[in-house]
Amino acid sequence: MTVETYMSKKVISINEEETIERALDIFKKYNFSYIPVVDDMNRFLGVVSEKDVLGIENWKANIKSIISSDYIKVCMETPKSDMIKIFLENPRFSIIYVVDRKGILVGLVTRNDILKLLASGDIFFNNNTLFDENISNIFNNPYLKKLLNCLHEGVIVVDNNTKVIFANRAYSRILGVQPHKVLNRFLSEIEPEAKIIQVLKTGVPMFEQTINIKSLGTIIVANITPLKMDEKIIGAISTFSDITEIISIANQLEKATFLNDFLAKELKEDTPLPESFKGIIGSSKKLKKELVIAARVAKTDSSVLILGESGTGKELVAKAIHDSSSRRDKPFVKINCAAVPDNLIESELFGYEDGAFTGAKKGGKIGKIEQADGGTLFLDEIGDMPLFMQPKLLRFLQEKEFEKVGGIKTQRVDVRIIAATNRDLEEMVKNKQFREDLFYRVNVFTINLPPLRERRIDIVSLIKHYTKVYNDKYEKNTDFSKECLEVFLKYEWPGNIRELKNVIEHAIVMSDDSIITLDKLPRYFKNLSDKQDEKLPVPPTKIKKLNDIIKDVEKQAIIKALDISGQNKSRAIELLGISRRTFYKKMKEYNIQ
Ligand SMILES: Nc1ncnc2c1ncn2[C@@H]1O[C@H](COP(=O)(O)OP(=O)(O)OP(=O)(O)O)[C@@H](O)[C@H]1O
Repeated sequence: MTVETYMSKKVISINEEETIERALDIFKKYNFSYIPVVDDMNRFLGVVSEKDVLGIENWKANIKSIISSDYIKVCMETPKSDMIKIFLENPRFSIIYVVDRKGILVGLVTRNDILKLLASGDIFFNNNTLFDENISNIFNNPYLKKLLNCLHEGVIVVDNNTKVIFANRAYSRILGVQPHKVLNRFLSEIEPEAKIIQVLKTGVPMFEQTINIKSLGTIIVANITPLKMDEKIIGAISTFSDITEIISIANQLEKATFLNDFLAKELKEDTPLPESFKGIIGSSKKLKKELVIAARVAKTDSSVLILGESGTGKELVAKAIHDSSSRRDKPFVKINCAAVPDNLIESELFGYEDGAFTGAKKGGKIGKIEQADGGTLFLDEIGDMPLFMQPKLLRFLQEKEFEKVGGIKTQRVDVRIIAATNRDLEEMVKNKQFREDLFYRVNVFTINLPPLRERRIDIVSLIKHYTKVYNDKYEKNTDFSKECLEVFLKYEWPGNIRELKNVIEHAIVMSDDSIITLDKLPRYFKNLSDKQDEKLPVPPTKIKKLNDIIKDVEKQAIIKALDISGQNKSRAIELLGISRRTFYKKMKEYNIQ
């Protein structure tokens, strides 16, 4: 049998005359890692990789200039067994390009196709040198083992006496059993009900078998195929995937879709909001729509993800959801994932046992998760959760169970999760900075808080609200001049409501008159030329240790940046050109409130 039967024709190739810009479009659209390049007769010339393309500065350049010769190509007539051998011997390639006798590109074969091919059984008994008639010898082949161990799917092979002659790494990952515990043992003894035994007996393959392994709480879907030699069954192979997570996500999605539809029907502009939402000011349609959803979701126990730029009210909405839920009498606990240093985040979340690490408090510590038992845990800035913590958090979200750092006892808690971020989580998932499974787990329900510049109508009510709040607080009776209101309405408010609130407080504190004029507003409200006198503070002339001088300057620079940005941290971070994590670290170090 030749390669042709196993070939996918879904190839998008580009001509050697095309530009790099076009290759980039294809990469973006189809998520490929390589694109074949052909000449004007469709003859295969080579491939370009996304990496090659990204490294090029001149995007208008010709694709011809970066064709790589680092690829594998076979002919349509190549026997399937040879192709398998090529894959086995070149583990870094995931694709083989297939051409016809004239060199014309006709399709491709992927590494995944190989698994299907192996599972089909007949391949082992072609007339070739790679495989042996003895089934044990076949699976002793180091290349074959390597390939099967690379697979995400679990693989187990038995001979006709049900003796296990091979189990790959994914087998033990999915089922939690080390291969050496099953190798050379008879399945008829250790698992007499196994479907693979039925396949051995009947010789009839079983496809897409869903098997619930209750003892592990794992659901797998398996394809089981008999391995035959001259019509005689000499063994069977089962390949399977863990679909527990997929099923649970599908269930959640179904629930969320149902809920979404339900909410969409209920969604009316005049829907009254619960009491706990009254502190959220704004009457724009954009905000109201999100608040109505939030109020409805509050009644359920679903996880909620609140998205929005810094200062748009994510925490305020999270608290309102908690306060109108059945958990309102239990704690609302917040953790800011960006503000906690990486090495402390696990113990902050899960707590630690006595003596868990040097410097640990005597008697141990209760983590945020335990503090929130019965109530709500607000995971602020979840996009900044370090990658190493993400699987641990995921496990907790799935099982509602955790162990303290340094502890062995598994604890169970009943906590509702509300997460928030101003980062683009979907993009982070694509860039492998945020785990996809965790993303789906927290993103059961999304509330999108619009920035203030997209709902300018709310600026007026917010000014009114906070003018009253700060007039009461500072026992004043001031109001903003028409000019002030005009600039407020024109301004982009990058720091959103937090910035607006700070500007109002600042102006009210600074003003002794009944009307607040433009000069009482922060400088950035005036034109840019005014900004030129903004200079970073100069270090004092008295001789201090260099380190102390640097610290002074850093502290002053942070205070200044916060001042210029109207206490908007994201903007201050941007101005300072440092990472969010460094910013929070320094704020803590210099005790800046
Ligand atoms: N709609 C609103 N009405 C009244 N006050 C609001 C509103 N939205 C936000 N605020 C106020 O603005 C400030 C910032 O809000 P909050 O901390 O909830 O924002 P956030 O989106 O969580 O910010 P960050 O992403 O920086 O943590 C708070 O003092 C909050 O009370």
